[in-house]
Amino acid sequence: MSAVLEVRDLTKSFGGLHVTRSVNLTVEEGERHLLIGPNGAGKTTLFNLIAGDLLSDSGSIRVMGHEVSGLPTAARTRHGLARTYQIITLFGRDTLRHNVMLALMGKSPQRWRCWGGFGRDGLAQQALEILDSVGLRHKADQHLEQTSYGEKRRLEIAMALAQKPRLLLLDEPLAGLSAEERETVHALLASIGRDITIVMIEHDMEVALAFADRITLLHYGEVITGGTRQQVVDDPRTREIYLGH
Ligand SMILES: Nc1ncnc2c1ncn2[C@@H]1O[C@H](COP(=O)(O)OP(=O)(O)OP(=O)(O)O)[C@@H](O)[C@H]1O
Repeated sequence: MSAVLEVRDLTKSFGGLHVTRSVNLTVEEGERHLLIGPNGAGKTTLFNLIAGDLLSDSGSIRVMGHEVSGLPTAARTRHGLARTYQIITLFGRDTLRHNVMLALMGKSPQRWRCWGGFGRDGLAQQALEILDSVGLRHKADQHLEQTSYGEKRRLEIAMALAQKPRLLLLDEPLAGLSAEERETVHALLASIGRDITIVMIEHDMEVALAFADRITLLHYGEVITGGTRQQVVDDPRTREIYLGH
């Protein structure tokens, strides 16, 4: 196995607030890695730094062996990185199919000619296949506003998968879902092949623990402990800082 993600001595402050404190994190190929920590621990900030939505103050981020810490988001996508957000960021007035096509355009070398002839048809067909893979083909021409929250979450994951990532960052994919929707999204996540490495932030510990191979616990921007699921769950600091509260 080799590392798909290597974060070294990563730091970020907002004014005087140190939200990422010399963070080190290694995620191996195919791994399901869970980031946990209390509210405000810096989990989403770490995702933002890895994905390029924020720039770090110092430190290194390597994706598939490439240093990406100075690169814009689009360039990181080309190195195989995709993410979803804690708050859904889709185009509400557009159809599901069109949303996926927009995600595909981000990746496709045809993006400049996709609105004419073959390019557009090809993308539309690909979008249908992607919607099919997350059980939403029958809703392809529905406006996003008309779909349920759980369907939006599935669409968001489909859009990230459309970019054919090697590394997928999922920010609380189960947040706000009903028990039934959680099961559907959980099944979708479980169906993603090990050719895609996943780092996930999730507060639903039952699902998250079932999913994770390895866990990292953050607190006040610092890595407190990390290791296999069992090691981290058995670590008294996990109970004290996270599970017990
Ligand atoms: N753009 C920003 N400007 C200033 N402070 C910020 C900014 N973004 C995040 N913070 C602060 O950084 C800290 C870490 O926030 P972050 O959202 O990364 O935590 P989190 O672990 O993801 O929390 P949660 O579980 O509640 O989503 C918090 O104190 C937050 O208020």
